[in-house]
Amino acid sequence: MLAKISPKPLSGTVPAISSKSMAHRIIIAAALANGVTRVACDTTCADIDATIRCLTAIGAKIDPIDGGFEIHPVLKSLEHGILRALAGATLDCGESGSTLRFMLPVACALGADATFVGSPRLGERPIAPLTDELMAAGCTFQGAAGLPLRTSGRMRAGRFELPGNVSSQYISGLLLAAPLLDGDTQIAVTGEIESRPYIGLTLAVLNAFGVKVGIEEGATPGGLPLTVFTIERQGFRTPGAIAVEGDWSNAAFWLSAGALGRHSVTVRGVTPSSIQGDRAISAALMLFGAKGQRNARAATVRPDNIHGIELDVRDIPDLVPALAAVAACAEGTTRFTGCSRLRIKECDRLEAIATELGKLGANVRVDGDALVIEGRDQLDGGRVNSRNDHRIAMMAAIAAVRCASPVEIEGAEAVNKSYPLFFEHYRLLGGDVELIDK
Ligand SMILES: O=C(O)C1=C[C@@H](OP(=O)(O)O)[C@@H](O)[C@H](O)C1
Ligand SMILES: C=C(OP(=O)(O)O)C(=O)O
Repeated sequence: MLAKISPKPLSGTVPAISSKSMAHRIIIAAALANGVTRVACDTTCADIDATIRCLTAIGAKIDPIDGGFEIHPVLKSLEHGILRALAGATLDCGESGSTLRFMLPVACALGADATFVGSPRLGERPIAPLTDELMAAGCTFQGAAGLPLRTSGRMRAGRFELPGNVSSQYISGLLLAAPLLDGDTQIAVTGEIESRPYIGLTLAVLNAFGVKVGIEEGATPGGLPLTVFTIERQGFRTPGAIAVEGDWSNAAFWLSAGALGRHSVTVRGVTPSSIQGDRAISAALMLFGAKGQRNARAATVRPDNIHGIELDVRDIPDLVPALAAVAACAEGTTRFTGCSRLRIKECDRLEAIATELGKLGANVRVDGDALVIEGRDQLDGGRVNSRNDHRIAMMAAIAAVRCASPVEIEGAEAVNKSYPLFFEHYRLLGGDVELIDK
């Protein structure tokens, strides 16, 4: 699909969609719980659907209800031996890194012999630090590098060791699986943990399902930071009903459009007290010089003179595309440091930001693990390629606000990964988008 956008400032209010990161965790915990859970989740997307599909493949029953889902857990099926009958299940993770990295340890902890499949790009994203640990715990994997990946054997409890700087999703996956194991589990993470707020999300969801996790911070004999999570065998207790929060990671695109345009933009349904790390978008936009306000239910950003900043993005990788569009139009130089993990997302997002924003006339370069952007008052416009990455498509769409001529986005359907309503909401804010099926 080609999206043709005529430059126009966006303004007004848009509703937040449901947080994809929260939804993955809540739906998985509910599927492992001791009873039925009603999950309030207004919107879904390809990635959330992938997690639902995988849980259904191993015996959960997930029924859509008004405003969300009713989840009948896998473990009820287990009691009836259904899981054994499902040996040989296929878990299709689509494009979703979170689904693969969370469901792989969960399936191994349940002892489900399963085949994981997914998109070619998902098969290229690193998984070895996780599979190595699962193999050391008694699981076997068949399949060449990447996907499909066939698991067998049940994972044993014990000590797992992971690096802190590849993907926090490995740690979240092991945390979700650990309560199911026969014994005590320690997850030792060496080095500074990047994307750390996402682990906070996992711990919050575990807590909501009654799972207790001990955390100890220390150092390795070599002086590196060492974080050890300790989890005993325990059940997931359903809270009965639970709501998925509004999504800050995608709200970031609208708030950034507010900073780039001529009028204020409000996202209704995001909470400033959220534990989603990407709520940091508000503070980052203020750092650029934009103005804004937040209340318990909404965030607003209005434009002002924006100038370049220095920002370490290790904990907020998903905000970088939106922030890069802002930096492209901020006076002076912006330097985002700690960008290395952007190379292993839906595409090499670091290179894609530089190349695709560059096609619109922005002055962006990659400098090692940093992204350096010299701002211009106005961009030119032009044709970009989403690289099948939702956040690259959304970045180009909001950059159009400051372009002199139209922006065309090839592969615009990539937004479906996290935000199928994106272009509808773009129009809600007054944007002029034509979508052409190709
Ligand atoms: O746990 C999560 O929900 C996520 C963690 C982050 O990945 P990394 O930990 O690999 O950086 C983030 O980029 C991803 O979109 C979602
Ligand atoms: C990287 C992302 O997701 P995942 O890792 O779950 O594919 C994302 O949503 O930007």
